[in-house]
Amino acid sequence: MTPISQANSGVAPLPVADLTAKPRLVVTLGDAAGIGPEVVLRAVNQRLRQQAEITLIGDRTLCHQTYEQLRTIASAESTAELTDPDTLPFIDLAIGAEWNRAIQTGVGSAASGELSFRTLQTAISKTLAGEFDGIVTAPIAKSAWLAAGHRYPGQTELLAEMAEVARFGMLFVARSPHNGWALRTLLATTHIPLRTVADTLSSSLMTVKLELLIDCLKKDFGLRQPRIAIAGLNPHSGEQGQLGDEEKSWLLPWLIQQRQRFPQAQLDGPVPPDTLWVRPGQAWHGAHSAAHDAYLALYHDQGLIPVKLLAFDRAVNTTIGLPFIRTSPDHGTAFDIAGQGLADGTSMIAAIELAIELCRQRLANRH
Ligand SMILES: NC(=O)C1=CN([C@@H]2O[C@H](COP(=O)(O)OP(=O)(O)OC[C@H]3O[C@@H](n4cnc5c(N)ncnc54)[C@H](O)[C@@H]3O)[C@@H](O)[C@H]2O)C=CC1
Ligand SMILES: NCC(=O)COP(=O)(O)O
Repeated sequence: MTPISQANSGVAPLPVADLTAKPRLVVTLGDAAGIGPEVVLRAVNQRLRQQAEITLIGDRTLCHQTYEQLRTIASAESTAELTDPDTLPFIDLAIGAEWNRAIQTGVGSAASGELSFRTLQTAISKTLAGEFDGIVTAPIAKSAWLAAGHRYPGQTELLAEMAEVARFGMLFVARSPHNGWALRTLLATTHIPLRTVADTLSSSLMTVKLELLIDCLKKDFGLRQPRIAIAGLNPHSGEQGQLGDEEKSWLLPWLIQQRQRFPQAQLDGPVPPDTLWVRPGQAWHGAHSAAHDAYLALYHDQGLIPVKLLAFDRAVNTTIGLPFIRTSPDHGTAFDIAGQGLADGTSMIAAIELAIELCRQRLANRH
């Protein structure tokens, strides 16, 4: 139907977006030697396929082998969860019998790294070309990528590089099964050695991360007046310089400046890093009015230990700042349990659910 404002204007009508259209998601199988294929086959159930057009990408032969193997060993209840990959659209990146023979369940290798690298590369290219609205990635092993000659700290950096984005962030989102409260944790620094953290952190890096976070909370989660808690670096946030001076010398002055730049946001901190997680811990199980909308952690384990303690089975890693949606479960390749039918697909289900929610939100924002 022609929109009223354009009726008889003589101008070709703009296409009217179908806000009920299903998001088009491409789901990578990750490292074929790990639990990626298993959690994907557990996650892509009928319920999610009713909400999104889901396409798998990876080596089809290996995926089939995993499916058949799991059917023979898993319990009847666990087998019922598995989706036959033949029932889904599949982009087959067959890398050949020789490579496939080199991929051993439970062992990351150059061959498994090359396959998972090519898988993500192709998923990104196709998404940038407009074939998909978002990518959900199963876990890869960074060491397997390196063994295959691909030097990246993780999938995030390949996504950012191919999307030609310099400002991006690693945000973890976990919804409490008890009350629906969302724990959102952005990491200021990610995959770097602990000893380099203090020198890598700077007010300009923090400004980039805070801007990304505030923008994402508004656009993706509809939070226009977000309450954000920012972690300190040192024990007791430095105890006024006695236990480390980063808070006193630049973090607190930076925060005061940011409060002026973002008067609509409540920016608390630098919160002593141990007590920062008390309120989210309480909010996860009970009342959450005192908790913040998001937490800005300064380094990987400062943010991810609490996330994984509370929500290892359901937290989702999402890359913010990209021109498309990318989500991933919070767990890794779990080589120790690969091929045994023991992998829990809940975090992968949460990753697909969040991708659907974020795609819908982006579509709604555009119109
Ligand atoms: N998004 C990604 O691509 C991620 C990749 N990794 C990579 O994964 C590799 C292994 O990392 P780890 O630190 O060992 O962490 P991990 O998450 O793979 O495993 C930690 C422990 O949790 C268990 N576990 C993990 N996922 C599970 C699931 N879905 N169901 C049941 N048990 C599960 C494992 O058996 C293991 O005991 C590394 O190379 C790491 O870099 C780690 C996290 C995320
Ligand atoms: N600890 C998070 C993680 O390893 C995920 O990294 P990425 O592969 O999503 O960059």
